Amino acid sequence: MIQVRELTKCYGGRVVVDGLTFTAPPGVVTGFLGPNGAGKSTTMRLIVGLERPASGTAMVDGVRYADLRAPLRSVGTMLDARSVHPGRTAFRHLMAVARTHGIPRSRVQEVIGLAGLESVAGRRAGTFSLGMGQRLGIAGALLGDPGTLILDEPVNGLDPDGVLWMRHLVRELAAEGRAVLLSSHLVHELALCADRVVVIGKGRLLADAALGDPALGEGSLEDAYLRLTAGSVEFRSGAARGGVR
Ligand SMILES: Nc1ncnc2c1ncn2[C@@H]1O[C@H](COP(=O)(O)OP(=O)(O)OP(=O)(O)O)[C@@H](O)[C@H]1O
Repeated sequence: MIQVRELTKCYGGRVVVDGLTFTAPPGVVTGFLGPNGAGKSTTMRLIVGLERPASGTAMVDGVRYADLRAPLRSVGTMLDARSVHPGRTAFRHLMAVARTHGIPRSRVQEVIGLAGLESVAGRRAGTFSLGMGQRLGIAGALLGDPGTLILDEPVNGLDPDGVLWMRHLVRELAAEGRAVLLSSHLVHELALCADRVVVIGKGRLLADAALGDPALGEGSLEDAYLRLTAGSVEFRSGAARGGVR
């Protein structure tokens, strides 16, 4: 379970996460939504201790990430699928991560199977396509069989088979009682795989509700998202502002 309380982060005096409070409970897929630059990745990085907050707290199972004794066994993360040594094979990469936690080779083989990477496990990660890299990132997140998963744009780059696989995977992970926090710009996809959504804009909480909750208003999740974020979009194209001329 993830508990974020009054979390604030500034870069160069600019507030990018602003008093954010939400929970990603166990047994639930929590979709994390917001326009470009809203602070989603920064929040995820704060949760796993890659950034220090100006104030507030972020806990996993009631413990700060830095204080977790075996972090991979508590929380699996995929924040940037490209953060893999390009010269290492997928298998060797996963083995190197597994060794830090005494995770056996058999579990490495298991997650390679879960991610559908058997046929390319011996290939160097640097030769992987975007989607293959995403699958490797998921395999790494699952290594420690964690109770909490934090996935930043996991569907990015996946082909339609991969999108379907990811949808089923996150549903299954939640059904097993895990807390899944998943960011995506694909609102339609989140409507299919999330139980609830946390929507942020300019670092602030705009909504925290179960899908179908009247708090999200009438219409689809996309309608709700567009309504909620209307005042928080920083990068709007000329066409969206009303024509290209
Ligand atoms: N290391 C950094 N130094 C300075 N500013 C940063 C840094 N990392 C992020 N930011 C800024 O913080 C804000 C939030 O960025 P963040 O990546 O968290 O947003 P996001 O919601 O994940 O966006 P996107 O959907 O585009 O990935 C942005 O304005 C970004 O430019």
